[in-house]
Amino acid sequence: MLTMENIVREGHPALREIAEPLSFPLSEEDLTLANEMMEFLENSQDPEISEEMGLRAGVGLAAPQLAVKKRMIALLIPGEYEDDPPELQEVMVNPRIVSHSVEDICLKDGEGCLSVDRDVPGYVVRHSRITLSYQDVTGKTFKKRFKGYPAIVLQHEIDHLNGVMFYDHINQESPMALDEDVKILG
Ligand SMILES: CNC(=O)c1cccc(C)c1Nc1nc(N2CCN(c3ccccc3Cl)CC2)nc(N2CSC[C@H]2C(=O)NC)n1
Repeated sequence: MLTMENIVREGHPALREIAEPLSFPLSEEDLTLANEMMEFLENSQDPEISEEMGLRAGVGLAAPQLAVKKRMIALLIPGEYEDDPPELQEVMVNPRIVSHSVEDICLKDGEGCLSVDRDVPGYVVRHSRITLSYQDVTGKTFKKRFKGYPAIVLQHEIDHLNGVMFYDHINQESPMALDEDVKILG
C-alpha cells in the first residue's frame, strides 16, 4: 500500500527525467504498480483513510513520482456529486497527446502537486482540449478526447513523464498575467 513516504519530492532526479515507454504484456511488478497507484488516489480522497494515513488528496499520480521512470499515470477524478460515479478513473500506459485545441485554459486557484510541499501561486496555462492516445494495462489502445478539468489533470500527469513540473508553465515575471483568450476554470 503506498503512503506519502513513497512519493518523491522536488529535487529528486526522477522528477526531471524522461520516463521509458512500457511494453506488453506488463510484468507482474508493473500491474501491481498500476493497482497501487489507483489505490493511493482512492485512499487519498477518502476522508477517514486519508486522515488515518496522513495522505494529501490527489486526482492524478505519475510513476516518476514514485521514482519509477515508466510512462504510466493513474487518474481518479470524482463525479460532481457525492454519489456520482467518477468523471474519470483510469490507469493509462504510454499516453501521448496527438492533437490539441488552440484555446488555452487554467485553474482559477492554480495547481498543486503531491511532489511539491509548498504553494506555488500563479496560472498554469494548458491546452483546453486534447486528443490522447494511450493503452490500458491489457495493452488495448484507445484514442479519446478530453476537455476542461480532466484535460488539465491529464496534461499535469503527462508532464511528469517528461520531467516537467507545473510551475515550469507559470510566468515568472508575472505569475497572474493571462492573455485575454485563456479560459479560467473556477
Ligand atoms: C495551489 N492551489 C491549489 O492547488 C488549488 C486550490 C483550490 C482549488 C484547486 C482546484 C487547486 N488546484 C488543484 N487542486 C487539486 N485538487 C483539489 C482537491 N482535491 C480533493 C481534495 C479533498 C478530497 C478529494 C479531492 Cl478530489 C484533490 C485535487 N488538484 C490539483 N492538481 C493539479 S492537476 C493534478 C491535481 C492534483 O491531483 N494535485 C495534487 N490542483
